[in-house]
Amino acid sequence: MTNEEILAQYGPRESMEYDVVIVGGGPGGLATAIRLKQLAAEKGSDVSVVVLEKGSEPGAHTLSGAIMDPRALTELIPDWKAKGAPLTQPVTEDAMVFLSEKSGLRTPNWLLPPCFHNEGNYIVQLGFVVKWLAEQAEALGVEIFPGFAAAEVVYNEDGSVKGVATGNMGVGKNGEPTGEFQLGMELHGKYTIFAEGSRGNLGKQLIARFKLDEGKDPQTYGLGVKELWEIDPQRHQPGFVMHTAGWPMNNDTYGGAFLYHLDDNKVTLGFITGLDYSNPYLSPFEEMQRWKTHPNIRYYLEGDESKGIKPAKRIGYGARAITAGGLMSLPKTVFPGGALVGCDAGFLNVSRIKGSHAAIKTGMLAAEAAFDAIAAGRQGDELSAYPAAFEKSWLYEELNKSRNFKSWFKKGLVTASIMNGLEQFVLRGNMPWTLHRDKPDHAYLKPASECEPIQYPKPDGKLTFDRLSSVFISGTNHAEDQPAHLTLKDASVPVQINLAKYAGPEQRYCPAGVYEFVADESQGGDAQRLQINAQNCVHCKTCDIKDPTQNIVWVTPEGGGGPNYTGM
Ligand SMILES: Cc1cc2nc3c(=O)[nH]c(=O)nc-3n(C[C@H](O)[C@H](O)[C@H](O)COP(=O)(O)OP(=O)(O)OC[C@H]3O[C@@H](n4cnc5c(N)ncnc54)[C@H](O)[C@@H]3O)c2cc1C
Ligand code: SF4
Repeated sequence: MTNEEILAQYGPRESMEYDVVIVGGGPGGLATAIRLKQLAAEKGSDVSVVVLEKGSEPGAHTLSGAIMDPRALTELIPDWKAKGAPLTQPVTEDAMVFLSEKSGLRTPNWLLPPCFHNEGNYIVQLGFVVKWLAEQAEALGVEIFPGFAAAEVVYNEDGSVKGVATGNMGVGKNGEPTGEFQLGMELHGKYTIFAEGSRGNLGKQLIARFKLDEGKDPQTYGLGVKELWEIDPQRHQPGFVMHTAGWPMNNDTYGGAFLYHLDDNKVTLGFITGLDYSNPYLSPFEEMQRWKTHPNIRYYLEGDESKGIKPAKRIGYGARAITAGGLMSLPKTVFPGGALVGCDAGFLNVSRIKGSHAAIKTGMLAAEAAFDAIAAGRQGDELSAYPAAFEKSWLYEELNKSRNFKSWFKKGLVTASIMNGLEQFVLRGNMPWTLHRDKPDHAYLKPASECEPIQYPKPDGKLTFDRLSSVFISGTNHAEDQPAHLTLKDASVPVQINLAKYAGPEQRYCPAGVYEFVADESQGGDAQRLQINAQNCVHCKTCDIKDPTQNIVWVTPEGGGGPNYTGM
């Protein structure tokens, strides 16, 4: 049954009314909620606020680096330290290392541009920060519904956004309601704020419907594949931050890595691959595994019996897209009845690989605009005060300085290093020129016949791993009996185009092994078909971004499904 048929038979849906509905309980959504309640308390009024979060609890779907710039958090909750925020490990040292296959060259610190400096910042497990923000929001009276995915935008008759509807629960794989069927519910707001993070499912629909990206550069993304390790105390340098560029990426492919020493002998490490790569044989997951075998990285993870150093233990795995287009790709952030904040809009500063401070700041600005509008008796119109305040903010200034950063990488690592050095170090972000991009990431993929296959080393199960054992430790799960949330516009495209022309890139770019080409027994011979192991999906959104024909569409599965990250 289609959703329309279900609604015709079981509807209408029940609804709940709020002043502000927020979709997504990450840093952006929770900052919006907290700021709204703070303003109401300051003015002696009340504002009803609800946050929908598709993860089983706040933080369960959060995956980040992360080094956190506390500037926006301090504006939101000045006494965050006294309130026990989990920002406990200040950065003590920064290193930027250019890797060749066997060695690494550390850039002298005096040559590092300001965007690579992290004095005053903290190494955090963003999932824990999100959990703490959710506690602060609840203490102020925000209603948080974890395990509820907003599956659909609901519109007023005049076309403005009325709110959202949660997905139906208990629909079987075949689309028919089961014995546990429960119709979704509508949440209506005077304003609805979308804070779904990178490549938000509803945000994407709103951008298309209201043409919010008209006149902007196409958005561009990276895929971050990350692990959390517990290492031997002898190799642990709390607060030490290392970024690497170069190997294993070639000069033409954007990619870089991070390794941050948390407290408690933990390190968080990961590799970010620009999703504008062109070789369909590239596998971001395997690039990350290969990167760990570099002498500068394995040093922290391997044991050394002669020195009494124990091998490190991998305790977490996950992956997530980041929105990297910056100011040039930033869509209009408001539309009648709502706004986009954080990475749903694309506020991440790619030169600093930081977006959590931007998500908090933009959540606050949207909240201030919504609060004033509601206090003035308005609803359902455009919150134009929000983008106006953004343009006057420190965040705009910060993003403007790094507006060309990722675009330089389309000219190769060497040119990008020189030009970004010139822009960030010599000109301090005050460059008179602006670079533009003209096509989306998926359009950069070349036919396999024009590219070299890449041979990746086999995993050893100690330092390097396969996808399935990795997904296992992400705690990912989806109720089996539900319609696939990875939908195909045309079921013939994966074999006839993706496999035939691009050698099936989805089996390589998916970091969770969701897509597999297997023998098609119904056809016999060498025929193949695409098998979609949807239950493994870690919600990174890469397939929605990189599928060469944009045939794969990610839609929200039942709430509560997906990864169950702990402090990622
Ligand atoms: C590998 C990697 C490294 C990074 N490193 C850093 C770093 O060092 N420093 C830094 O500051 N930033 C870093 N970032 C970026 C940072 O994580 C993001 O900028 C930040 O998390 C954005 O916050 P957000 O609230 O906009 O979105 P998110 O944190 O993505 O939160 C969105 C929330 O919305 C929920 N959601 C989505 N859709 C729905 C729906 N339809 N219904 C209900 N809930 C929904 C999601 O489950 C999620 O909890 C990194 C990102 C990655 C991937
Ligand atoms: S199926 Fe898509 S969203 Fe899910 S893990 Fe794979 S690439 Fe990411």
